[in-house]
Amino acid sequence: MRIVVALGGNALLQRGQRPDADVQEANVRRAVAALAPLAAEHELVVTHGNGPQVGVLALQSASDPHLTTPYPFDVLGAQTQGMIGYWLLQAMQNALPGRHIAAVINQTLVAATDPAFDDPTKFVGEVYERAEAERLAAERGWAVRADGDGWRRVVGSPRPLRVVETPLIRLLLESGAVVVCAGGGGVPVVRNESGHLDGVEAVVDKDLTSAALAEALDADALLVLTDVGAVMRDFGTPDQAPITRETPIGLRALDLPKGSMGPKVEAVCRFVELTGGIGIIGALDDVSSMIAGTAGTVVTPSGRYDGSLARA
Ligand SMILES: Nc1ncnc2c1ncn2[C@@H]1O[C@H](COP(=O)(O)OP(=O)(O)O)[C@@H](O)[C@H]1O
Ligand SMILES: NC(=O)OP(=O)(O)O
Repeated sequence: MRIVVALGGNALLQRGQRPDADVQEANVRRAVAALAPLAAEHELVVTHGNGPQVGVLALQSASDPHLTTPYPFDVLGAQTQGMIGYWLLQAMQNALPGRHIAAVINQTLVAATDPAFDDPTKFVGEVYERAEAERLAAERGWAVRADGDGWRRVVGSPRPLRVVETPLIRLLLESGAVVVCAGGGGVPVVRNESGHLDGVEAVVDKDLTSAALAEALDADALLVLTDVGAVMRDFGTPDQAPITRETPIGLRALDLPKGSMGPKVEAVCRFVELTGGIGIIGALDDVSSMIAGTAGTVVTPSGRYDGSLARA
């Protein structure tokens, strides 16, 4: 089977953890230990988030006295693909000796006219108290929004249309390699009037890019891994309960936050609707049980799943 796995930002850096390399490398090793059994059995594409990391690099760039202009977010996104891609590449090579692993720097085509450029929603960087976030916003020209209990910087997040390097990723997969790509949703690019690609200031949602990629690669399943065991009904209330099986229509009926569970559900529903494949949302440590159908929220066209990954 061909599986696309989207690793949540929480898998790389949990809230409150310092963003040092050693902390993230340890998290990556834990994530890879969970993914290695999948890679042994299936064709595997691993995508990953970059929200916390791209925010750290943006702060560094903004305070570098040698730069006339801080690096734009497309460049910073590519930097995070290199850094996180390197960590994943090395951890996978160590966990899967003899298997080819490729980490692809890649671009994601977006529309220059996407209204999301003017309505920033993608959280980047660390979490601040409200007053501190508002001070930074005034001082640095940031947009900031509430993210759970805290406040964070937000940047524009246009809808991913297509991963530019999809044919290369397909070739690598067909050659037997595990492919790490679409980091940070892919570096956002637009096609200019001459037909050339140009980077744009934005951070794409990696779950939505993962869905577009999974569809384009004819994947059988899209797994979205995060820090909760399932999508919950009545989340955050005493009545909260995990949803174990659902149809896209059923899941879309929930009212979910835009910056966290919303895009994951949208990504999985879209993949299932467009391909008839299987989408699962759950916790990193439950990967094998999610595929077996004993953990996570499994989304299929019929809302049924027998644990075989084969389409009904
Ligand atoms: N209905 C829901 N069910 C489960 N989790 C939810 C729900 N609504 C919001 N969440 C939040 O979504 C978070 C996962 O999204 P996010 O923090 O963006 O993950 P990641 O960084 O792993 O991509 C969970 O930790 C949880 O706090
Ligand atoms: N680019 C992106 O979606 O990153 P996170 O998953 O870290 O938010």
